[in-house]
Amino acid sequence: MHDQLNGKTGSNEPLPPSSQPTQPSPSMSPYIVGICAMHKKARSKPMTSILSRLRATGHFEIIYFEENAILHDAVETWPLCDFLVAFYSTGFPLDKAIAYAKLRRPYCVNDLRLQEALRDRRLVLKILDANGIPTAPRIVVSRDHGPIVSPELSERLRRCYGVNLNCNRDHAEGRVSDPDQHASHAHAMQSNDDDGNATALAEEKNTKNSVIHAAFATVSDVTEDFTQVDDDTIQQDGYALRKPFVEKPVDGDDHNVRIYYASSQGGGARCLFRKVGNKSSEFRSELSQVRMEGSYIYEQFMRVDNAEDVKVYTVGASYAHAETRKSPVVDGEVVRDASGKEIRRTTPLSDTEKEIARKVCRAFGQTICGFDLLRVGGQSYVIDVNGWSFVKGNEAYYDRCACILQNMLLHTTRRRRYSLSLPKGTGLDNM
Ligand SMILES: O=P(O)(O)O[C@H]1[C@@H](OP(=O)(O)O)[C@H](OP(=O)(O)O)[C@@H](OP(=O)(O)OP(=O)(O)O)[C@H](OP(=O)(O)O)[C@H]1OP(=O)(O)O
Ligand SMILES: Nc1ncnc2c1ncn2[C@@H]1O[C@H](COP(=O)(O)OP(=O)(O)OP(=O)(O)O)[C@@H](O)[C@H]1O
Repeated sequence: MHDQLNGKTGSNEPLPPSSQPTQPSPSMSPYIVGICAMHKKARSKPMTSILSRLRATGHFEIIYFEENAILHDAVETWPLCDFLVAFYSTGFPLDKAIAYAKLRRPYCVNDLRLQEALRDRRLVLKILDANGIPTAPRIVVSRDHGPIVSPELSERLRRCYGVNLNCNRDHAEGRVSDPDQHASHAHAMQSNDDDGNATALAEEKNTKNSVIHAAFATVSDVTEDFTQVDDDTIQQDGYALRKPFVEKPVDGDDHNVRIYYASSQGGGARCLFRKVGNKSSEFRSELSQVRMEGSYIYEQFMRVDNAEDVKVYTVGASYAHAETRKSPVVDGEVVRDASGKEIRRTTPLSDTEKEIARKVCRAFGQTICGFDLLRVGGQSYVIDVNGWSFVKGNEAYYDRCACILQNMLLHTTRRRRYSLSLPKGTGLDNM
């Protein structure tokens, strides 16, 4: 293990100019890359494919944190590493991973604290807004007093993005709920956060309301007067949204999304869910009333080009692979190839979309980051940010991803050594 490398995250590190792999130096002992994720993700085919390429460079040794230890053992007993690949998926104890990173200060490939934000679609949308990333017009209906976040994340969102979550403190839980009615605009810059990470921070511009993308869009987190006015219209705080619209649970882990159709379209709703075999949604003609329990985001239904989603996968801020797939809204039939893989086609990103990918990667501090775009008549909108996710079944992507990661990590070690030798107060020692 290399003791000069710690306490950093890869999210803001620019890639070195060359995308060619750095040549191994036989004299160096390998850096230890710790994989701290649920077994299913840590041992997935894409992860295994990419890590075996990293290992083959001779620069890195890979160690897996066993799921049992992740779930049940104290973080003090977890293995040591130079670089930490840690990310939330269902059942993963994110708080423990954050505590481990604070204790051992490895270089975090994906920012851990901001992964808290990924779990609530309201926070995701606020961060997108704060970074000027286009989203669908929406109404937010909160019946839970807003997102629950740690004080550290709350402070970071305030400092980075001007998102104020500080008012309604829930003392019983020691957590913070969000009464903020508006998003602010911000520009990314770099600094250190309370968890000791260098990450995407923001320069608050104090431009309240400046990034609401439609006249009726609002980000209200304490819902007072939400009503379904008639079969086709919902309303809140004087803003109305007409069907077709999309109803999404605020919980990012809840994939029970509904699309409600207007009476003029025949009404009813299409219910989406995590794929079950070859099914991703089903139409229910009897649904016209929106759900009145729980908290939801209502988005304008976008009529997307070719009825396709665009799935984007970043590897650092300078590279993203994108694929189109049939939207689950079309008919809910998953189209698969002979090997059972959902059929997708690689699609080039426009310059604007590349800029969106760069901003998403940086804003959420997630080097490896999957997110979804909708293309509508020449405009692209981000509808979902998933965090750690790899392209599946694409050897060329695995090569590229491993190559970029290798260069990024090695580059980081060089920068870190250099910055450690700088006198304090130059400003560069915080990078
Ligand atoms: O991002 P990831 O790689 O962690 O995977 C996500 C999701 O990717 P997304 O978020 O980009 O949509 C996958 O959908 P796809 O990208 O393959 O279409 C989905 O696979 P799936 O439904 O089984 O799909 P099929 O393999 O049947 O085609 C997978 O479900 P699990 O199989 O239960 O792991 C999800 O994991 P989680 O969020 O932990 O439930
Ligand atoms: N505003 C919108 N307009 C049109 N279609 C939408 C909109 N928002 C979402 N969809 C459709 O609904 C699907 C599910 O939405 P979303 O990605 O937000 O949910 P999710 O459950 O988080 O999905 P994922 O499986 O990517 O995690 C999208 O893939 C897209 O086809």
